[in-house]
Order: sequence, then C-alpha cells, then structure tokens
Amino acid sequence: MNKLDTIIEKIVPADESAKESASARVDSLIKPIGSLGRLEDLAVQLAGITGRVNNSFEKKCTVVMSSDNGVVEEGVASSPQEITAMQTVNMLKGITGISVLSKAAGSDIRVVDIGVKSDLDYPGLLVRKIKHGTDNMAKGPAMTRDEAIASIEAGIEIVEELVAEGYSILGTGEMGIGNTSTSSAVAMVLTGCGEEAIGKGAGLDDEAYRKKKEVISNAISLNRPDSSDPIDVLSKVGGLDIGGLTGCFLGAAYHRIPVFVDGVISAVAALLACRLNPNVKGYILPSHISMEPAYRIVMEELGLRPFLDMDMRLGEGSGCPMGFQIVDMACAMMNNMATFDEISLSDDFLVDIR
Ligand SMILES: Cc1cc2ncn([C@H]3O[C@H](COP(=O)(O)O)[C@@H](O)[C@H]3O)c2cc1C
Ligand SMILES: O=C(O)c1cccnc1
Repeated sequence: MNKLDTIIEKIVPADESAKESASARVDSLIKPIGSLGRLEDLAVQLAGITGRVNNSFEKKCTVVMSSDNGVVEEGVASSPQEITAMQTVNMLKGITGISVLSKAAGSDIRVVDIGVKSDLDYPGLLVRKIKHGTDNMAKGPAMTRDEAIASIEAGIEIVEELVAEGYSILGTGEMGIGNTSTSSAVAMVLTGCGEEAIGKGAGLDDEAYRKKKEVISNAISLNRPDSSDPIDVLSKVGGLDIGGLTGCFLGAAYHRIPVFVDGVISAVAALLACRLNPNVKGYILPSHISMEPAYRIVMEELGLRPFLDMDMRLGEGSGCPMGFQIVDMACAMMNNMATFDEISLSDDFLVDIR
C-alpha cells in the first residue's frame, strides 16, 4: 500500500464524546445558553478534533503551496506566469499579503515549491517540486496519476514535519497564476455544477472571461475525468498546488489537528480530501467567504459556513491568520470563563449590591 492509501485508511472521525463534554462545559459557563454563538460551536469542534475539552494552539502555521499551471498558455489569467515565482520568493521576504497578515496574527508561514516552472532557491523555501508546472489541460491531462499522488503525499509530509516542530493548527494557502481555472474545473467535476463556478480570478476583461469558460469546459470534455475518482480529477484538470493542499487536509486530519480553508483553491482541495475520506470534514475550519463563485458551491457541498465576510479574494492563505485569532477567542472562552458552579451566590459583594 502506498503512503497515501495508508494515511487515508487511518483517518478517524472527530471524537463525539469529547464534543459532548465540551458542549456541557460551554452550557455551564456564566452566560446565557448559546450567547457566544459560533465561538461555542467552534470550541466544541476543537474538542472533537483534539479529543480534549480545553485546548490552546500556540504554534500556528499557514502552508503556502506554489506551482504553475500549463493552462495559462490559453490566456485564462490576466497576470504573467512569472508572477508565481516572484510572489513565492516575496512570501519569504515577508512582503506579501499572507506574510504580513500572518505576522500580525503571531502565526508563521511555510512556503513550498511544489511545482513552480522555474527553479527557485531562497532561504526558507521548501523545495518539493513534482514537476516544472503542470501540462496544459486544454490539450491533455495536467499531470499523470503518479504525479498527482506524489503532490498529495508531499503535502502530507509537510504536515508531518510541522507537527514534529510543534505546530498544532494549520492554514492552507497557495500561489499559482491560473489556479482559479484548475480549481473551477475540479469543482465542476466533483459537484456536477456548470460554468457558474467560473469567476474572473485575479481579474479578467469580459472577452478573456468568456474564453476562460470555454477553455475550462473544453478541458473537462477532452480529459473526461471520473468524478468518482478524486485522484483522476486532480490529475486531469487540477494542479500541483491543489494536490499539495489536499495532502495538508489529509495530514492534519490524520494527526488530529485543526486546519483552515482560505479561498477557492484551498476549498477545492478540502473537498478532494473529504472525497478521499469523509472523516476529514470534522477537522476542517472555514475562515472567510471568497468572492470566487466556485467557493460558495464547494463550501455548500462541504456543509461549511465561513466565519468572516471581508470581500477578500486574494488567496495565498490570507483568511487563515484571521481564523487563527477566532480560534484563540474560542479557547479563551472555554479555558478562562467561570462556570455557574464556580461562583457562589453568597459572595460578599452581593451584600453590597443587594
Ligand atoms: C500579484 C498577485 C498576487 C497574488 N496572490 C495571490 N494571487 C491569486 O491569484 C492567482 C489566481 O488567479 P488567476 O487564476 O486569475 O491567475 C493565484 O496565484 C492566487 O493565489 C495573486 C495574483 C496576483 C496577480
Ligand atoms: O479566493 C481565492 O482564493 C482567490 C480568488 C481570486 C484569485 N485567487 C484566489
């Protein structure tokens, strides 16, 4: 059995009895029942993930998977392909969106070259290149089945390393010009939806947008991915970044740590992971609503409701540091609020206020 199958087989559902105990504690805290809303649900979900009622997540990291997409030669993206490599290095220089938001939230990033077209060497860059960009899905499969499996396994291995370094909560991000095309294609095949899943990505004029829809629909007709086989879908119309992130979701579930979805690309990876093992769902946390149309379709399919609505559509993992802060709030509630049992109605000060 390969590494991927072994991991998929070992992912267990979230711990229902820890969730019940957490729920009981939430209801015993000094507040009206349900008054902390989704923070309460989140605290309960975190208990299900770790198996403990009280949690804290000190070391937080967003994994950014960078790779190029052969389909950009069809004109589906407004930006030149070189931006992928440039931004990959800029992430490590600390000057990109995800870099500064992570720093502001006290969290870290790991940047992984899982398939950037050019060869990169920069301090801190994790080079796990499966190939130098995918092939053009408008002309044939984006990659082989073995490459798709290797990309997922690379993501699983990154999570293993982060867990060994003491990270206990993860976010998922990406950089790859053209990856809203691959994400929409995977979303269309997995959910059966049509071109309403295709958006303008980082920005397109109307003519290029029309072309993008045509290219994606044709790529699906040409490659005929098998919707019941997630790896077939990934290999034919997906990307190496999506594969790597799928591995991050699987790895996080295997190690029983929470993992945040950011935008449309990571949402699609989350769906692929859940199709490989539905138990993964219990470990996934949503962050914010992405403006890309496939995002809503995929999140509905997953039954996940994002915490934040910030009109953001960057990708890179930019919603994850915000999500980490919401998790800190849920933990503060659970760990630091008193319960009704712990306070006494005969406390001295009550004499004064009576
Ligand atoms: C400067 C720049 C920085 C980015 N950071 C994330 N993306 C986002 O846009 C890309 C996907 O959009 P499309 O499919 O239209 O190419 C991905 O790299 C995604 O992470 C960026 C895009 C650009 C141009
Ligand atoms: O929401 C996203 O993830 C997104 C949207 C547009 C371009 N890149 C990413």
